[in-house]
Amino acid sequence: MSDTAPLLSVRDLRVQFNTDEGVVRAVDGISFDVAPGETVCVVGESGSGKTVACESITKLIPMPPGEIAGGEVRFDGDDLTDASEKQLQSIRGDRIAHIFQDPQGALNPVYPVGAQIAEAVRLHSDVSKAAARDRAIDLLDRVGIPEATNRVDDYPHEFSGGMKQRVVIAMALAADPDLLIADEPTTALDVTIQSQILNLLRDLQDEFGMSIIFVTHNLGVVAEVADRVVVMYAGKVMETGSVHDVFERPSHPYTKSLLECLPGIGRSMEPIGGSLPDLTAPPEGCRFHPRCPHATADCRSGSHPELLEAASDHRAACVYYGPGYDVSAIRGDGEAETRATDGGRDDSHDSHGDSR
Ligand SMILES: Nc1ncnc2c1ncn2[C@@H]1O[C@H](COP(=O)(O)OP(=O)(O)OP(=O)(O)O)[C@@H](O)[C@H]1O
Ligand code: NI
Repeated sequence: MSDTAPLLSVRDLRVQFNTDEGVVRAVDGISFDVAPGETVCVVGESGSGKTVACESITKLIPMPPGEIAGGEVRFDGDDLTDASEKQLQSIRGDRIAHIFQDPQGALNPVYPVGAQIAEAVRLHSDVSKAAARDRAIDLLDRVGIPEATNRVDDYPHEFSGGMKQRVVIAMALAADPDLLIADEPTTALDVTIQSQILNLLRDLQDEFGMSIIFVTHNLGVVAEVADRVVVMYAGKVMETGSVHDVFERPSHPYTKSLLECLPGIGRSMEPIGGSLPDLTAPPEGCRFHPRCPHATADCRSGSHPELLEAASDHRAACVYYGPGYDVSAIRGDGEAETRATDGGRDDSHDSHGDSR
């Protein structure tokens, strides 16, 4: 990981929804960092809390029923959980941009797209209307809208789904944000367009130098865009590490199962057996234990495991990385995997040396 201070630092964030059915603990004590210029992918099955986590950063979740029940969201040093709505509005328009799955909601149907982008430009910087319009054309061109000069006065409905999502990206970039939060921005699009949009985001990141949080449940997309990965399950972070390490050596049984569901990489294409726990009454111990083939008595009681070091800069919330466990039991296939930094616990094997 880089030595620079993180741009975003989420610490023990807890977000709940107070509903008639009970308290839904959608995000239950998660921590992760995003470094400047880095792309962090948040992955996990549907309902694992990815969207709630991301929308809580700038408090976009509906409150009530939502409530930030604890923790910190430090952005460039300030704790956003303490920020006023006015401060948050200015941060959302200026420094943290969100892109959602459905581009429709981000665009106002009654205004031409260029006018909407120009308005976003003017919110961010003190420029003339004419200069803002020129910038809008430039941004439309940058995101790959052909003949941007002729399309600037078109209305959202005149664009196809993929082109509309590009317009939304142009709008998000209008403020030259430090952090772009993209929540499944391509799942509604066909595969070719998805991959064009992903390439576009990568190019734009090189050019604009922003950090990106990318939410997806598609591990193929993760492999394509991520620097680092945060794997979520039932409101918890199960594993985090570089995209290389997580794909090469998935360390949590949950991540392993997710990867085995991925066509072409895993052996089986079966979905993970069982279903997500009821978040109003999650299981004791590890949240994943009812679905985990390796669960022991320790996994079934007490609190959810802490994130433990599986290798250097690679952590997993699994008791097998604690004292008294043989980690090869969850690696499978007799792989002689070990923790690179392990200082000679009795369950460790000879290090085969990290190839990186
Ligand atoms: N407004 C709400 N009221 C009650 N529960 C909610 C609300 N919004 C989200 N939740 C619950 O929070 C949990 C996490 O939802 P979230 O949308 O973050 O999942 P996700 O990981 O983004 O899933 P997906 O991949 O389907 O987008 C779910 O159990 C969901 O039902
Ligand atoms: Ni979601």
